[in-house]
Amino acid sequence: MQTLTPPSSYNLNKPLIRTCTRQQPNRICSVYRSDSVQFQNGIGLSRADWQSSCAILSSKVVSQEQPSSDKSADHVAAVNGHKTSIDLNLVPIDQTNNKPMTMQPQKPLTITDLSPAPMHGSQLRVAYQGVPGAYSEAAAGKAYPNCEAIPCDQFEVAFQAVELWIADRAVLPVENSLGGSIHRNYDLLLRHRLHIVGEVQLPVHHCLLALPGVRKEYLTRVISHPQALSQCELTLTKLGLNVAREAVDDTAGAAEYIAANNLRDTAAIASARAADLYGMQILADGIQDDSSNVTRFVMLAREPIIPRTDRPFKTSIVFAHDKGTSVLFKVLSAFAFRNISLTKIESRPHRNRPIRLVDDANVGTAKHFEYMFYVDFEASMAEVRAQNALAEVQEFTSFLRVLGSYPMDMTPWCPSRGDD
Ligand SMILES: O=C(O)C(=O)C[C@]1(C(=O)O)C=C[C@@H](O)C=C1
Repeated sequence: MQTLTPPSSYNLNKPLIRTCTRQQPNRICSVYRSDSVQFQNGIGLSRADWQSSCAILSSKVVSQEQPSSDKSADHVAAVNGHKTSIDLNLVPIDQTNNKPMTMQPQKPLTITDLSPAPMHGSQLRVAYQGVPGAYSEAAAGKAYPNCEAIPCDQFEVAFQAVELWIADRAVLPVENSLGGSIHRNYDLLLRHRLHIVGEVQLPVHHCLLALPGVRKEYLTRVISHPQALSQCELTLTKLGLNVAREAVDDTAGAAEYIAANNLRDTAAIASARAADLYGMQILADGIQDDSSNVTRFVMLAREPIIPRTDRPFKTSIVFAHDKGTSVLFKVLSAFAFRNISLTKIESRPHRNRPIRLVDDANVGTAKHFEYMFYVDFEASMAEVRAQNALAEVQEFTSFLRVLGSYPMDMTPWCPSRGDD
């Protein structure tokens, strides 16, 4: 089979073909470029070639996928998207030395599978949602210093960029200490087949930005990413800014939009770096409602990493059960009995079966909402206690998928000033 070598680099200053309506240069809106691209062997491809290559790759990705991970949630247990009736044995134990082998090998290992994950991120192409100056770009830099950060129009596009080999990793926000979970990304994690291979926690330091010369009194609206607006709500009110709030795709995009349209009545909530990049002045600095404002990002890759036990690891799973919340206590006790701490639990609507009806001839019909449960726990899938816990979880659930087992972000705590 002919292997398509992914493009070695992109010049992000060149406009990209876009399918979106808003004019936002320098980011991926679709999965192809307007100009010809250079592949590693130096052969230039026309736009049509590149589009058809992407289409071929795309159809392969789609055909390899199960119809939908949450579709398989009925009746048959599923692990990592594969329906199974056999016991969960995510990490086989080598009988000769009683040590865990690798996690769920689905194809023969090659030498590249065994090489350690790059530590410095150099030459890694990392997709993020937003434009330069967005916090997601800073998270990509923290996760993979010296990487090539690739701006994407939407979260969905960042997933596709990795699936189609345009990027090696995607970095996505999943939760913020003030604003809470970014639900869209939980849903996308389930819809796509990428693996969580790491996490970074980024202190987020927001500024109020306006065009040079603009004063607070001139403002009639503040625009930003909905998370940023919610993280600064109280402070905006304290600043006397009882003006309209408007949600846009990302913080830096808000600054770019104001600058591009010369809007003198509008301010953006964004990073100091966005102010530099788009020629804005900082009207107020550190406007998040709490100085310990941290966003947690996860890094996604096409392949999982091999879990280890020589440093703290976290594992993320998602599960569902035909009887919904009634089994939740039993599932969580599988972790409690093994002294495994949970760091996060999130529920999302079960898209394929949102309502469960329970009929009682005497009293009528109870309508229960159905959920997918996302749990992060502090253990590596290379640990026997984690494997046993998941084997037990599988007994109580009709659908179970391991989203990834990855090193925890253990960087020292410094909430006062963000990496922006
Ligand atoms: O808009 C950005 O700058 C982003 O990177 C997105 C995002 C988010 O989705 O939560 C990331 C970090 C901050 O919490 C605010 C916004």
